Amino acid sequence: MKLSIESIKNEKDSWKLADVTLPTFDLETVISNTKANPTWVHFGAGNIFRGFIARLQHDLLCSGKANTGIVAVDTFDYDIIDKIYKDYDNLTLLVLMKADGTLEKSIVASVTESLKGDSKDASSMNRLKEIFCNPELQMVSFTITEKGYALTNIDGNYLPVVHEDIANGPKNAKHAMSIVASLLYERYQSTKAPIALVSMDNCSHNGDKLKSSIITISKEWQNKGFVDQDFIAYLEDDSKVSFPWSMIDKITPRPSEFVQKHLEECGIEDMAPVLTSKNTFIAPFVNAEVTQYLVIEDKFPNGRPPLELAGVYFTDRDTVNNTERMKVTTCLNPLHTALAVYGCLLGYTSIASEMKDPQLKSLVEKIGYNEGMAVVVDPKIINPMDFINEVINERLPNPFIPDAPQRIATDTSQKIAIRFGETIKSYAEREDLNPADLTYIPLALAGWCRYLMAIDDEGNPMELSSDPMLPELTAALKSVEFGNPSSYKGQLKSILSNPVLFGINLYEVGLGDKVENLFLELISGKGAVRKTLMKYLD
Ligand SMILES: NC(=O)c1ccc[n+]([C@@H]2O[C@H](COP(=O)([O-])OP(=O)(O)OC[C@H]3O[C@@H](n4cnc5c(N)ncnc54)[C@H](O)[C@@H]3O)[C@@H](O)[C@H]2O)c1
Ligand SMILES: O=P(O)(O)OC[C@@H](O)[C@@H](O)[C@H](O)[C@H](O)CO
Repeated sequence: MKLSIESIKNEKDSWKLADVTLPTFDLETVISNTKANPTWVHFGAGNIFRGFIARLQHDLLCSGKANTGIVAVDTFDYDIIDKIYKDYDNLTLLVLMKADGTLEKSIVASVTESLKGDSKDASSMNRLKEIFCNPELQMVSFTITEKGYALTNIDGNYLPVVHEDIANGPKNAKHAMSIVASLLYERYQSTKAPIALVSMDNCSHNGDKLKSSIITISKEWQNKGFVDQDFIAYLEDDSKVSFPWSMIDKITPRPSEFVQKHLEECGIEDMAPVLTSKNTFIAPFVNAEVTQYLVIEDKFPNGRPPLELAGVYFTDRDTVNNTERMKVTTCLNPLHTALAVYGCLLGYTSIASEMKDPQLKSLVEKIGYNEGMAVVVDPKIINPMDFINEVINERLPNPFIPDAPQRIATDTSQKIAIRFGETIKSYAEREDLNPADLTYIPLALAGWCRYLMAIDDEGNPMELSSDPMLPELTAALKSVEFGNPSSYKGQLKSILSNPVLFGINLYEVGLGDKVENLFLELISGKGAVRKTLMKYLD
C-alpha cells in the first residue's frame, strides 16, 4: 500500500495489519474547512514540523477539538513540497521510537495544503496572499533553522538576497523574512486583523529574533517609500501582531534506513528518503523519539487552537525564557554540539554510541552538570535536574534513536552563540563566577575550531556538514597545518573575537587564549583529539 488519501480510505485493514494508526477525523471536511478559513500557516516544512507540530493539531482534529488543519509552506527548499508533500497527499507516516525498541506508527493528516513561498510560483504566492488576507488566520509558526532568520553575514553586513529584497520592495521577495513581511503587508492593507507569529526554532528569545528581522526589512522598505509608517506601527503593536517566544524539544533525527526497511517489510511502498538539492534529509516518514516538550508564551491576539489539550504548555514570557535557556543553553543543545564536533572528529555516526565513550560522556556531563547548571534559572514548570538527567541517562544513550553527530554539526556557526555564548555571558555577569575558570565549554569551542579543519583524528579528510559560514571559516584556517602547531600564527583570533559567532568577544572574557591553546593541543597530530580529551576528562 501507498501513503495516500485514497489508500487510507480504502485499505484500512492493510494499514491495521501493518500496525499503523489512521486519522479518525473526516479528512475531506477538514481540507475544505481549511481551504475556506485557514487558521494556521507553518513555514519550514521539515522533519520537526511533520514529526511534532503537525501531530499536535492532528490530535486536536482526532478528538474533535479543532476543525481546520495547517497550511505548510517552504520558502527555501521547494523539493520538500514537490517530493514529500505533493507526492504523498500531504500525509506523514510518523514513527516514534520507544526506549524498548518498539515502534509506534501513525499517519499524521493535519496538513491540508502545501505551498512554495516562491515569487516565481504565482499560484502559490496568490494563495498565500489570500490566506494572509483572511481575518480567520490566527497563527503563523516557523521551524526554518537558526539561519532562516539571519539577515547578515559573518561581518554583520546584509546578505546579497536581503540587499535585493530591500531594493525590490515587498513584491518578488525571496528571503523568508522578506516573504513573511510582504505577506503581513498584504494583511495590513486588507484587514489589519491581528495575528501571532511564533518561531519554534532553537534560538534564544526566538520571538524577538523573528520580530527584529521582520521589522528591519519593513523599516528598510519604509525608508525606500514602499510601505508607510502605519504598517510599522501595526507590526510593533503586540495587540495586533505578536511574536510569542517558545521552547521546543523533541529529538527528530534524519530518516533512518532501519525504519525505512521496517516500513517496507510492513508492505508500505515508496518509503525511500530524499536528499534535496538544498541538503535537507527527508522522507515520506519521520522518525523521532517519544519525549517532547513545547512551551509557548500565551500571546495570541487573534486566538489560537487549544493546543494545551495536546500537551503544550502556555505560559508567560519569563517562564518560556527560563525553559528555553535551560534546554538550549544548558541541558541539551550544548551537549549535542559538543558530541557533534567531537563525534565527527572521532569517526562516530551515532550519538547513542558516543554516549558509551567514557571521555565523551564525561565531557557532556561536565559541560552540563558542572558548568551549565551553575547559571540555570529553574523555570518551575520543568525541573532542570530532572530534565538533564533524562537527557544524559535516557535520551542521548537510547540506541533506538538513530541520531548522528553529522546532523547536529549542521549550521554550527549559527548555533554556537546560543548554545555556549549565553552561559559564558552569564558567568561574566555574575560577581561570584569568572568565565576564565571554564574548562569544558572552551574544550567544546576548540573542538569546533579543530572540526573546521575537515581532518579527522586519524588524519584523514572528513566531510563537513553544511553551514552557511563554512567558506569564510575554513578559509581563515587554511594555513593551519595538521600535525604542525608552529603553523598556527593566530589564524583563530578573528573567529574567536567575533561576537556574531560566540555572542561575545572571547578574548574580553579571558577565554580566547584558552581556546587557542586547546586548539594547539588538538591539532598536534594523529590521535591528538583523543589524547586531549583523555588529558582533561580522565
Ligand atoms: N530536528 C530536531 O530534533 C529539532 C528539535 C527541536 C527544534 N528543532 C528546530 O527546528 C529546526 C528545523 O529542524 P528540522 O529537523 O525540521 O530540520 P530539517 O532539515 O528537516 O528542515 C529544515 C527546514 O528549514 C527550512 N530552511 C532551512 N534553511 C532555511 C532558510 N535559510 N530559510 C528558510 N527556510 C529554511 C528548510 O527548507 C526545511 O523546511 C532546527 O534548526 C531547530 O531550530 C529541531
Ligand atoms: O535542530 P538544530 O540544527 O537546531 O540542532 C540540532 C540538534 O541539537 C537539535 O535538533 C536537537 O535534536 C533538538 O533541539 C532537540 O529538541
